[in-house]
Amino acid sequence: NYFCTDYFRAPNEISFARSDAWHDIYSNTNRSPAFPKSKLWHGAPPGRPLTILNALDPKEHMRFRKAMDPGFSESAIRSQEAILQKYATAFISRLEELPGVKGDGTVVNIVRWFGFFAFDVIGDLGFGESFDCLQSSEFHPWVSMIFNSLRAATLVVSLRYYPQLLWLLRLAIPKRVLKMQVEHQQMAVDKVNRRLNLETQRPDFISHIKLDEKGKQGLTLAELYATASIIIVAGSETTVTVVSGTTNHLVKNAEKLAILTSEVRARFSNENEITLAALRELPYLNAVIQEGLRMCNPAPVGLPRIVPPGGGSISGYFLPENTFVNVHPLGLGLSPNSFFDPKGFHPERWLSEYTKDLKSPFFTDDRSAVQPFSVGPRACIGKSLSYAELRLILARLVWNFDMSEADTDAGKLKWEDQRVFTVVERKPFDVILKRRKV
Ligand code: HEM
Repeated sequence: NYFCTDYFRAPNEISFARSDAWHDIYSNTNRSPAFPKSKLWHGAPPGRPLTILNALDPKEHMRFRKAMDPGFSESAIRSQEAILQKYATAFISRLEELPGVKGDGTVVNIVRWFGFFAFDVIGDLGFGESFDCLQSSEFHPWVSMIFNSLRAATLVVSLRYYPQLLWLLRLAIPKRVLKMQVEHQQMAVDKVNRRLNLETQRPDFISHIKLDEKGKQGLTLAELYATASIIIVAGSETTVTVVSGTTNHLVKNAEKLAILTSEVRARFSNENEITLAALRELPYLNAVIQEGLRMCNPAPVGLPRIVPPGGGSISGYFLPENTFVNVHPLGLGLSPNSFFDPKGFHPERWLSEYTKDLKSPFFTDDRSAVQPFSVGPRACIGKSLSYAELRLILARLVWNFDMSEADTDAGKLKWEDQRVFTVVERKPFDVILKRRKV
């Protein structure tokens, strides 16, 4: 049974559905350092600069983290609040302009709009200029190509399992795609250069990054160009999936949506009061987000690592070197061994009145099983920003609009039915939005 075992395996690959496996695999512990990334999954393509994702050597990786961490700290995110609020305001204003939204309500593919918001934010924080998605109600061509390149990367890795078939790659990737890749790399270079030429101290990611052409204390320019593109991909795909999936569960659980809506509307007397600091203190909003992260992990099948020379132990199992291992976040997050009614959307399981109540069905839930940002030295750098975005966009949405299930094909989407190519292949998802009457 998929959800009842501790692990599932292929000949030299094993996925764990146990919460102790998180730290055994991904953290530096007294017993052993975090298991490394493998060349097969994460090796840098020949001739390309290192990035935070493909710096396999822990020392090189640490150099990236040291250079980048300050731009992603809690205090950096606080200083970026005006930028987040600006795009949240644009998001609400554009939705308000939709025909019918101020009357009986209108059907909206909300995934698309969350995408516009997240890409504009990350463009601005990453490059100093948004992608103008909200303004144009269109995805920038670069953004449209992101999922395709992630899918292509997943397929390329699959082919690397069969080195004798690698020649297929040359045939499988059309010239058009290769040309597009070059154009997009060039676009990132141009955008970073424009940002570096701005005489400004704006509080974005780039202003914190130290440049060092020797690649000792900071990043080289080539590494910065390549890393800026990574941030755009890692920072947008993920957040859009979580906020869209959470909304999917909310509209299908109208009573939970009603509690969230009441909490937000009761806490504030006008929209300007909805600040990041205030949102941190809303229990139900934060519980909704935790439950969304449990059920809608953007990389639900996990992050591969390799057992180091000499072998290593995970959850009490000793494994030989070169075994591919990972935690399977969805397998673990939806396991009845870890959660009461694991397929049900219950924000309550994160509220202290339930977690501390011996009689609550959620008392025995293993909340440490949910590690959507991973753990250890390579845990997500964008965790604080993600929480800020998720809280802000959900709160401002329910503050302004009454939301309900749409009776369209896209409105019936079951979030868990979507395919995964490392990340979830998001389908359109319709909701009905109606401007709140005050
Ligand atoms: C809900 C949203 C997000 C989730 C669930 C998420 C999840 C993750 C996970 C699980 C990892 C570890 C990857 C691995 O070990 O292979 C990771 C790494 C990373 N994430 Fe996120 N992420 C989110 C949002 C963001 C945002 C907003 C940014 C940037 C603006 C970001 C940037 C990164 C980067 C640069 C890494 C690589 C870190 C390293 O290797 O040291 N992520 N993320």
